[in-house]
Amino acid sequence: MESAAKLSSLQQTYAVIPRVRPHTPLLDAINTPSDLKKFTTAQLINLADELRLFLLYSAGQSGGHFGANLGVVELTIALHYLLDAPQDQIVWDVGHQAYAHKVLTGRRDKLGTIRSKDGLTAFPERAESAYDTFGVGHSSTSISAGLGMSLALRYQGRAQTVACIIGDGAMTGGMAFEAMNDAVQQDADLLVILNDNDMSISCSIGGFSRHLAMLWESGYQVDISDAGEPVLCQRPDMQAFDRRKRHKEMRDVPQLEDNLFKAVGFTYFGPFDGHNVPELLRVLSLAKQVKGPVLVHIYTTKGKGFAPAELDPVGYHAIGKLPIEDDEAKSTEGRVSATNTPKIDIPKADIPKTRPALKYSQVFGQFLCDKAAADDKLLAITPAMEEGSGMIDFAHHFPTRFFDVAIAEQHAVTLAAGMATQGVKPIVAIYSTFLQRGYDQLIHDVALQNLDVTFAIDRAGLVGEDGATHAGVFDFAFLRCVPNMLIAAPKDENECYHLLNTCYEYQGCTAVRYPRGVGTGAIITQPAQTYNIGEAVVEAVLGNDNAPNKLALLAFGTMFATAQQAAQAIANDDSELNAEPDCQVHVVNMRWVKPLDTKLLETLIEQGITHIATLEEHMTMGGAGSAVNEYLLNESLAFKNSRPAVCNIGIADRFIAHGSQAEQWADCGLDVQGVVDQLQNLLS
Ligand SMILES: Cc1ncc(C[n+]2csc(CCOP(=O)(O)OP(=O)(O)O)c2C)c(N)n1
Ligand SMILES: CC(=O)[C@@H](O)[C@H](O)COP(=O)(O)O
Ligand SMILES: [Mg+2]
Repeated sequence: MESAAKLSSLQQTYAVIPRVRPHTPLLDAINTPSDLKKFTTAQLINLADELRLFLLYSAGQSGGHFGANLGVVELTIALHYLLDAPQDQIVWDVGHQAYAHKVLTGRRDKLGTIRSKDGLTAFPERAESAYDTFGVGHSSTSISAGLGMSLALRYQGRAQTVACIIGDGAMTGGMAFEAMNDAVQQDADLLVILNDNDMSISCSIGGFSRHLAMLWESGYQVDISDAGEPVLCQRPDMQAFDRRKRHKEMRDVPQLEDNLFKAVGFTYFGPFDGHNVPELLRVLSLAKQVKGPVLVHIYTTKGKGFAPAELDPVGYHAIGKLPIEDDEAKSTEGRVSATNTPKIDIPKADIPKTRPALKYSQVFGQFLCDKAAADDKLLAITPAMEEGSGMIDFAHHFPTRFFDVAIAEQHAVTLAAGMATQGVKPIVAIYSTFLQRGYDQLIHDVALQNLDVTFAIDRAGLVGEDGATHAGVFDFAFLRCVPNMLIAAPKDENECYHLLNTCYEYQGCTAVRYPRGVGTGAIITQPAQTYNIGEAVVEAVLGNDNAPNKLALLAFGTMFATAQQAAQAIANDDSELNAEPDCQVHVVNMRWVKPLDTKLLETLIEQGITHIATLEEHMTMGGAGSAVNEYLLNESLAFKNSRPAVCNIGIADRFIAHGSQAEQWADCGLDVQGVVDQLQNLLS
């Protein structure tokens, strides 16, 4: 079946994932990159097919980033054949495309563990391998890091090659241009390889993408002579890349001389076929000898070698474990489009309290569409995460009100600020971890001017397999110290919808933070009115009234569900979780981090609370618990004499390694047992 699945092409192209580990004799002979140097060019070409098939097989086992890795197989082989890693430094941008790099640098047999607990990390990580020269995960850092390495090597008189591999999407991140500017200023020896696959997750947009399209439309190529000199010539036939879209609004195509990289001072070569091993060897062996900042532009196909991914590079950016079946069907889990985004029915009246749990990004996408239909002031911005943020439907139905700014979080925030000065109500949809990129803009451009911007912060909390680089565990801390900011944290899908509505309607800067993954299955009801700002809710009082210990368990956000279960254990004497007997628990859904419901805190204390515990999926340091502590210590009037014992349950002062979200919660004591244990310590 597998042989029948092969489609004829220059390289082998497959339509299904191999069911069993493919036979890879050349790949199996590589334990370090130096083993590559024994290969002939023909062997390297065959190795590329073996490696690609191995990646297909492995991705079927582990899931993870997919299309990008298939696109850089030949490039990775060429780099490790020509360079002497780890002395020569190879820096991957984002690093989601570094699976082939990991395979060729001694981790072939561990690739199936990638993104699993105690397995390989999703991205290059210095602690994992000497060949991983720089930890990545956030986009657009490679040129800055590579430049730093180059300048430090020059300062020490060490002549090693530094090569940065950056994608066309990552190039839209402003810091890439900051770094290029400095590289020219320093006249640094730096080899930048632009991996242009023209189809990233919604990054093939904007003026930069148009410039790259121009380089294609010009029909020219800047070749490299044997002496390393640029030679402008007609581009050889590269049919495989004919799909490159011509920007319809392009006017007459300027000549290749109008080259952005050349204009800022880089020696530019390209574009070349990034799947042509002999060409890559020829070009890169010459380019790495050229002094000063050099950029080699290659064209590749995202998802190369797997027909469904070549046809849908955005949908196959990341995947779950693929069904390793012989049929051509593929699980559509995780891949949504405007046509198949399931619509959420939102009943007018109360109905049973639960349904299948919904992804929070889906709830956000539904809110966007519902609100936009009712309020024409709503505009929505994403920095290159349309799919992940659940905005496909909104973009489809409200195209003039949807703004994908590419990987440009700083710009996204200040763009919203600019919009807000003109009487519209922008929403910035942004992952918590990526909002860190736009922090100064949030303070300086939004909060300081008290502009009406709503931040829909997705992936807040631990995100699982992407690991520490993508954890959204700092936003309470970095947001609550900013004047004018309101911060809401919903406990489930219904509260998410209602808090988005409340914060959107509020005239000022607000943030609603919610996690990666699904909620509890709570039914979403139509908001008849907005929530009271800052109001918390005592959702349950468990245990008997005359218990000697009275605990207020203050849960923030989706940790409420864990709080409920832990409270049951604590208040219920015969719980199998070895609960603490004789304790009454007030389970509080705090709902807001700023402003805190201090009135409720005072009331609870006056009612005889003896212990207070806060619970949040966030660093304890500076988090919501800190906010409660600050209030109790500095402002509470009820604590003049008795001071209840307080504990803050959250993430201690360390980064949490990748694994499933459940494994991460257990790792840092945020699973039910962990919370019960910490509560028992507090009560003992
Ligand atoms: C600062 C930041 N914003 C957003 C992302 C999410 N992200 C990961 S890969 C990617 C697209 C990268 O496109 P490109 O550099 O062209 O790589 P390709 O996937 O095409 O190989 C994005 C937006 C990120 N990792 N870092
Ligand atoms: C590499 C990168 O930064 C993105 O692909 C990220 O992994 C997406 O995360 P989600 O899967 O949570 O959307
Ligand atoms: Mg790309």
